[in-house]
Amino acid sequence: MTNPLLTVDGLRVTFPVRGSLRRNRFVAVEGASLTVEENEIVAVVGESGSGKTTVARCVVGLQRADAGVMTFGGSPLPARRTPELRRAIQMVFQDPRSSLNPRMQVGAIVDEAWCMHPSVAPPGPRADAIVAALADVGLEPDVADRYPAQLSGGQCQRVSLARALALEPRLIVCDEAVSALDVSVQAQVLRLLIELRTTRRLSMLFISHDLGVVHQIADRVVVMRAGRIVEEGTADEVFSAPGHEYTKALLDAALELNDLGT
Ligand SMILES: Nc1ncnc2c1ncn2[C@@H]1O[C@H](COP(=O)(O)OP(=O)(O)OP(=O)(O)O)[C@@H](O)[C@H]1O
Repeated sequence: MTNPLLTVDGLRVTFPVRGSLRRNRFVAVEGASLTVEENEIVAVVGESGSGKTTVARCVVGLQRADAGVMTFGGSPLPARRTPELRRAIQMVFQDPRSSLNPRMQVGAIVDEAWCMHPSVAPPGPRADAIVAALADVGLEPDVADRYPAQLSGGQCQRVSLARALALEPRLIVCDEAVSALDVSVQAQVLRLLIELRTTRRLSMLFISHDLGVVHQIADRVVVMRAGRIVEEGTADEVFSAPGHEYTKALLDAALELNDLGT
């Protein structure tokens, strides 16, 4: 493949160390480089604290990098994002409930996205468009009149997705987007993401600590450890013949967890 939608090259992110008199900085991400091709799902895996979310936040523009260059659709990604870039790169977070405004009905949540980005808002009355946006993620029309607290975790995550998709993004960054869901609901949302990739020709950067989930969804896998990328390959390569000791340890740990669950 030679059609990168997103490139990240030499990303470095540091944070101030709390209470440090010498203004020391902690290096959260160091020299991270990756690409996401058009219509590709790339997973970033690694244990807690390895820097996955920090990379995701840089891509979406929520976190400034100390160094590194990112491009999107062939053009440099500026630290200060244009509305068009904010629309084209959408993020879906781990906790579906806390990422939705509890005081807004679902229909208003989707509608608000269009108010913020009128360039992709449907013409005319929105009610039908809202029902269609909900149907795209497998939700019934009556969900439009409910509040997030009246929905299950899986339904809330579908609403987050509907809001993101309403903006016709080119890239969706999923940060542990199915981690908070029950296993059966997880599988449904994963199936939906895989389907949307095909129907919407979406690209995804899929952040997860769960190798089982990653195996189901990713075309390629990037493995992070202590802020650095230690291995990268197709999902088949990484899962069947991991090259790095750390990846092997992650896979062994995942297998042990599986065994405990059976
Ligand atoms: N705003 C911040 N201020 C200070 N340190 C931070 C900040 N955000 C992240 N860090 C630190 O940077 C490191 C990487 O964090 P990050 O959240 O990117 O890891 P992660 O791999 O996504 O972990 P998890 O799976 O637990 O979310 C961690 O040590 C974290 O404590």
